[in-house]
Amino acid sequence: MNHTYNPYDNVLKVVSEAANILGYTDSDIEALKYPERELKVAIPVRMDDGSTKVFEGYRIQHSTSRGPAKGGIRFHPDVNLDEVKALAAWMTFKCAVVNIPYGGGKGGVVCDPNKLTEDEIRAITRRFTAAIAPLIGPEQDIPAPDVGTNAAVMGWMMDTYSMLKGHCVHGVVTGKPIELGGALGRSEATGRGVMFTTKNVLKKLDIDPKNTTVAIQGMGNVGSITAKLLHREGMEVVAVSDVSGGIYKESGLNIPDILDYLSQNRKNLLTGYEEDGMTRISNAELLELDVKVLIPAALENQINDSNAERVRADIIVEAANGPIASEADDILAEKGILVVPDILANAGGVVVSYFEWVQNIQSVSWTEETVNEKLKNIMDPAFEAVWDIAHKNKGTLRTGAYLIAVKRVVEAKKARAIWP
Ligand SMILES: NC(=O)C1=CN([C@@H]2O[C@H](COP(=O)(O)OP(=O)(O)OC[C@H]3O[C@@H](n4cnc5c(N)ncnc54)[C@H](OP(=O)(O)O)[C@@H]3O)[C@@H](O)[C@H]2O)C=CC1
Ligand SMILES: O=C(O)CCC(=O)C(=O)O
Repeated sequence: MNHTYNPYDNVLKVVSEAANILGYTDSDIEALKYPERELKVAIPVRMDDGSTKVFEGYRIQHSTSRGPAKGGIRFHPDVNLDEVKALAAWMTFKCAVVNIPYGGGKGGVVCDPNKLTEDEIRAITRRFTAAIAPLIGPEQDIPAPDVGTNAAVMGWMMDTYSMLKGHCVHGVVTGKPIELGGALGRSEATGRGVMFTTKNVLKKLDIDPKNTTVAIQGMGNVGSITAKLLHREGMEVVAVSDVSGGIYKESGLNIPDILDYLSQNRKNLLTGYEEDGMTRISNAELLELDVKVLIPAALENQINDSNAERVRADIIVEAANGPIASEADDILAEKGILVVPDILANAGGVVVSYFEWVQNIQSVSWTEETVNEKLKNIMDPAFEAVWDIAHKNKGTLRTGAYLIAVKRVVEAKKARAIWP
């Protein structure tokens, strides 16, 4: 691992590069370097053993120029200020690249949900929601699930916020349980968007998806749905992993079996899974497998200057946020590896969150088919636009995505005359 990694610096670097190409001055993009609001909170919780623990939490709004801040809540031991700032900024550019009317925000609590009971997670969620309540709301900042959180956590957030307001506020969070106004299709949306994106890039390169080999790091919400849908499309998912390590089978893993196992053994992780012909590998080994498509779907900074030279995939689709550190981008480009950037590849989640919010505001509910079709109708043209601009500029797809996104954000700021 590179020890100087700062994800927020990574965001600023790519934004500056795009702004230069677009001909913006330093003044045009100065405001983008500073999150609009940063809130740090302390969350005291009575643990199941009777002791009191105080957890640290954050909610950061990077930008509200194009609409309310939007972005998930992460529960993970490594959550820190620079990470949440970066995740919030990535949301700003993600919402811009798919052109939905949001800015970017993100939140997190430093905790390890794998080591907490459900009661403890609920207590953290309620206290955290109360602490960030002054910032959030359907018109100003709308949280959603991210690493370590899920629909249940969103349900508790919605309930806590509604208690404070004295009435039911469905639109304060997205990714909720369906019974509370959650959108059909939201739980699968990020993985579905990754699937659309993977198919789009294979089509551009004239590669038949059938039997295309894929390795996926992370088997949480995003990784597991991606694995399910790519397997269904006929691709050969040869390796998957979670925090406990990975498994590999040259002829392709039995993905339905693995998903079935994980749904029943969440806490045992992949370490307990067995299949004929599979071998155990580390997360580091998974990233270096000789596959057509590599899909990091866990955390940031997985591919950096310490391992980029050894990556052998032809294509990397960034399902996670920030899995490739910026210094590795250049190494991968020199090796001819095509990278589909996070702000495009994993935008399916926030797009369907937007659909959920729209439905909540209008008190209507769309079918899952409608949601999936509308998602495709946003993801496919966004991919085309990024592909075209990247090729016109003879740059990477990441630069292409930021050319579109930075322009939309800066022009919104200019139109509002945000600079007095
Ligand atoms: N949820 C969403 O809608 C969206 C998520 N994303 C991004 O996708 C990524 C995954 O999020 P999501 O699937 O929601 O999160 P989950 O918490 O559901 O899953 C995370 C997965 O990563 C694994 N993991 C955690 N730490 C490591 C590690 N050090 N090495 C390898 N694997 C690890 C976890 O393992 P274990 O289960 O064993 O803990 C789990 O399988 C994140 O970058 C997130 O920001 C992006 C867009 C939307
Ligand atoms: O659904 C959302 O609002 C945001 C999901 C998210 O956190 C992300 O895209 O990284």
